[in-house]
Amino acid sequence: MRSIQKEEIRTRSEFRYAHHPKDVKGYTTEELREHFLIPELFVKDQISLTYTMYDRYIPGGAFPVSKSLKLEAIDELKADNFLDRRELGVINFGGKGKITVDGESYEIGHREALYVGRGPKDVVFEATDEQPYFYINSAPAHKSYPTKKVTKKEAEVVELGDSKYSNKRVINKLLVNSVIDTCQLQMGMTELQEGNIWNTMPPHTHERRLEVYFYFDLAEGQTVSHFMGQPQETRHIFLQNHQAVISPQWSIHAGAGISILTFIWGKAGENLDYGDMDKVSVDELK
Ligand SMILES: O=C[C@H](O)[C@@H](O)CC(=O)C(=O)O
Ligand SMILES: [Zn+2]
Repeated sequence: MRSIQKEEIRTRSEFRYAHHPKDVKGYTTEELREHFLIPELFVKDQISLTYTMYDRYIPGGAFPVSKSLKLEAIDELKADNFLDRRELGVINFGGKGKITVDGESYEIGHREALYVGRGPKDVVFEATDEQPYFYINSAPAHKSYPTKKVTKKEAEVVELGDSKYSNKRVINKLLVNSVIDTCQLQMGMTELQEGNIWNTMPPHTHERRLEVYFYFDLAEGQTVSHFMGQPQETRHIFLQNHQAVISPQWSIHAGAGISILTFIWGKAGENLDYGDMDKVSVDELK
């Protein structure tokens, strides 16, 4: 694993390989965390990115506090501009902020999203008098679709689960193909309802795409146990507030939070069908 630190352009990036499930079987807790956990995405006045070999997906965070931050092309891209061959999704889980795309500014408030298609050369993140937390995901794109802001009102909202099973939650599909055009990116936000602890349970896999979960809204000092692995060979990773975890195509991705939580999911791959999942019945889990 290597890490490139570019102080002058305020963009940090880290590279992650993809894995064979047979190898992951032998990983220690420390190795699981080293390969799949993304511990720090919000560093003051920096953009922090992780380039993964899973569908060349890039999860990250832009955290402009006292400076505006330009999305720079990282070395892994071998491109002049970050979006020359990529699309970008942003969900702000902090206060109101501003994103300027080739001179056009978008005010992005709490729990609002912005899609930026392939092509724009300049994407700049800024704070307003409030402090935004811009969670970002990017995937390769073959075509340029229009940049568009999406609020929770415009999202496709689905209620899932039941308090009886401690898994009652609201899925806000923000950047999905029923709401906007994208090449392969899909992003949204799932809010656990008071008293409910399980997300994405019953779980699923989707060999057609990777997924990354980013957990927030956890109470101070609390944790979520994120379950991963093939359904018959599961492992868990404890995450803290504002941490992300990479879910390989062959892996379930589910969590049990000790406090109420919200998470942002982002995925990309073979098709744009949100519902293309291989569901796993809970009594089959090992
Ligand atoms: O592929 C879809 C994603 O894993 C999530 O949208 C599932 C989710 O938010 C949930 O069940 O709580
Ligand atoms: Zn999923």
